[in-house]
Amino acid sequence: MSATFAIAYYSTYEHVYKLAQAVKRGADRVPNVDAQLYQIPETLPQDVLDKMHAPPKPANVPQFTPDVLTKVDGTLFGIPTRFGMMPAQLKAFFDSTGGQWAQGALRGKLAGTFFSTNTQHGGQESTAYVTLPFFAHHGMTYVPFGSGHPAVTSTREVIGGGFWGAGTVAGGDDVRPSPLELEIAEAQGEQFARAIWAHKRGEQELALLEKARAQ
Ligand SMILES: Cc1cc2nc3c(=O)[nH]c(=O)nc-3n(C[C@H](O)[C@H](O)[C@H](O)COP(=O)(O)O)c2cc1C
Repeated sequence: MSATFAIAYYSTYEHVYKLAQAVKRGADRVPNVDAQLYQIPETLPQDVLDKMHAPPKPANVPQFTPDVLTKVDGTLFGIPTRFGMMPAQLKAFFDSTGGQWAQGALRGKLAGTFFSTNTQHGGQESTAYVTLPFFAHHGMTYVPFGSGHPAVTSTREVIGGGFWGAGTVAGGDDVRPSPLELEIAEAQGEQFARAIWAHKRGEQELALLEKARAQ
């Protein structure tokens, strides 16, 4: 058996991209779980991105589509906060999944979140909350990170992330994500990959038991 794990992120200045890469490193520790990075499609015109001094997007990361979301066993969404909530790019993606909703195509699939804000209290938790109605309406199973790394409950260093998922406090310089924030993102990647595997295996065993009972 093998399972599939999408790491679907949106990133303007590459902080979330770097977290996404760390999530993949953690996921790759789990055998038979195939984790792939995907970019949530951009909605801003190039001239606006130029004014924002946004670097070019990585050419080797494919675009995330509703079809990919439907195909994979679970998805971790990497989300840079905008005014305490998700960016429009993510909402535009979510709003393109009406067909999946009508068919119940995402029911039972696993979903989780990780974040980036500029400041320590810039809204990572409120960004998590605003994703929950999407998961609820689709019947997806939200998998929080909990205290999946000891640093989540430590006060020794300013770090992004928490019980809702890994994160970075991006700030205005190039030192973030910090090594600890990357380590936490790896831990979330591994934890989510294990959850995907366990969920898929459990569903398969249940199907066999149901078949045996029906005979
Ligand atoms: C329009 C806009 C709104 C933003 N709102 C917030 C905010 O509410 N809180 C915050 O801490 N940072 C905010 N930021 C900063 C971004 O969250 C930060 O640049 C981003 O997380 C960096 O991730 P990236 O490098 O992957 O793009 C905002 C940025 C933009 C462009």
